Amino acid sequence: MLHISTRGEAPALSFSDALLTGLARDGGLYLPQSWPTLSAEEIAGFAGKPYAAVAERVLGALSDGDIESGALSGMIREAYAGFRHPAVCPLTQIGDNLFVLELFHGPTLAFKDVAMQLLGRLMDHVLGQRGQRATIVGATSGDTGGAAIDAFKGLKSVDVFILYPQGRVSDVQRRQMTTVDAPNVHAIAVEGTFDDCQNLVKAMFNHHAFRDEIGLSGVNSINWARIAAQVVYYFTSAVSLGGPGRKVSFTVPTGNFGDILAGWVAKQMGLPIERLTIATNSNDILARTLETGAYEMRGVAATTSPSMDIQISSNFERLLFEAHGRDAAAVRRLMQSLQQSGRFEIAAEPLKRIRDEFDAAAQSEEEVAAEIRKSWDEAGYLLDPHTAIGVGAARRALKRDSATPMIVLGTAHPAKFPAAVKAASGVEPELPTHLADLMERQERLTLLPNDLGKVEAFVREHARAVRGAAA
Ligand SMILES: Cc1ncc(COP(=O)(O)O)c(C=O)c1O
Ligand SMILES: N[C@@H](CCOP(=O)(O)O)C(=O)O
Repeated sequence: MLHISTRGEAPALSFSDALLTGLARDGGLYLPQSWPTLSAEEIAGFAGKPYAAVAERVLGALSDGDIESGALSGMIREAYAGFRHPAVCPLTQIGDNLFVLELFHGPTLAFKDVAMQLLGRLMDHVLGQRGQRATIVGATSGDTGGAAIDAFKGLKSVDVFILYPQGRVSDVQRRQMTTVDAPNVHAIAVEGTFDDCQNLVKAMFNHHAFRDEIGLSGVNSINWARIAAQVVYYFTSAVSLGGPGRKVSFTVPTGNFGDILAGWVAKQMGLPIERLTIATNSNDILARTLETGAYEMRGVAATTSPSMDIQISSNFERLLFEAHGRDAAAVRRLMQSLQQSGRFEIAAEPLKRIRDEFDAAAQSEEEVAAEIRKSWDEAGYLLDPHTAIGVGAARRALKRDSATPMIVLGTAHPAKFPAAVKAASGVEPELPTHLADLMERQERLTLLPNDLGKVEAFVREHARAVRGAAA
């Protein structure tokens, strides 16, 4: 199966090529030419199976034989063997028909580990087969960076450069990026916001001479393989609540729209999902878009859920492509408008298609703190601020439909955001033992301005140096 770009002007690629390519050469995002489907019987058969077994089947369908099945199974098993919970992504009930899907039992305590632990192995495998190396440049609002650094540290086939917004990530998030002592990883603090970091990464992808010179690749959710790996937990969680015989709904703390898009993909593959609720913090561009049809950028505010402090929600482009009947010219027009004027309007028909499947709700800082307190007081369950946004939005959705089980994606461990959690609940969450000395470890980072030329120069210089050392 080939993968096509949302902007329609880049070559169609196999799964492995899309994995190494990241952003399409026309600036668009890859997705499969058609959606593979699983029968209701097969989905029902996932009940009681280990997470890795479900992943093998779901990712086998999405990669369509492009990675040989023995190798894929081996990488999946290794990727999830190190998770701190035997179920990998367990489900916990915290209220009537209200469940949290805990995605934070991987090494860096965020949902990013679920895809990234596999992505590191997949990339290393494909690069090794081809005798190639790659330079990964990623943008992070806090979690992708740590997860990528953990997954790729020490690999000979890749150099990793992570751009994060200086002063806008939590101390734990920053230290997870800056204290890893491996010559192939580089944490770069950029004087700007996450959107600036993401724009720099996209600009590097769109600078074709630079891209080709350094063998640029990406591990943000612009990379299709990231989304593919995130589809799996929608199946495991829905099946554990009676799916596919019983429909479930999901609420997803959302920023770059990758995680919730993975839920929409699971639905295309045959998983019965009633509603998908987009939960945002006060950076509520997606909630406003669903309400008004106008995607309109405003300044980004720093919140207690820094990983969701985002205005340019990359994966929304994939949904726009689908909502416009896969009309790449329409997507190009919208993206051009966004670039030129910071806004675009979605026409009535595609907007209706989006509203038919998605709801959206924004949570204020006060609501986030109140939700952390409430869940602790009433259920003895400590939420991180991102998951609290999901739970707050889910409680509202349950008022409209209390009969359908609601699964909230628990996207981070509370110990990644101890100050916000303690201020709201009075409880100081503890880091798991493998990170207990994180605050004493030596930091290594580079501070750069929000300047494409300077960032490219740094990457060029250091990617070469590591290549030389490894050669
Ligand atoms: C903890 C946490 N929650 C939610 C999100 C939002 O996820 P997405 O960007 O896939 O919408 C992120 C960042 O991606 C995150 O790190
Ligand atoms: N919230 C993310 C932002 C980048 O998202 P990605 O899913 O596109 O990698 C983060 O924590 O870095």
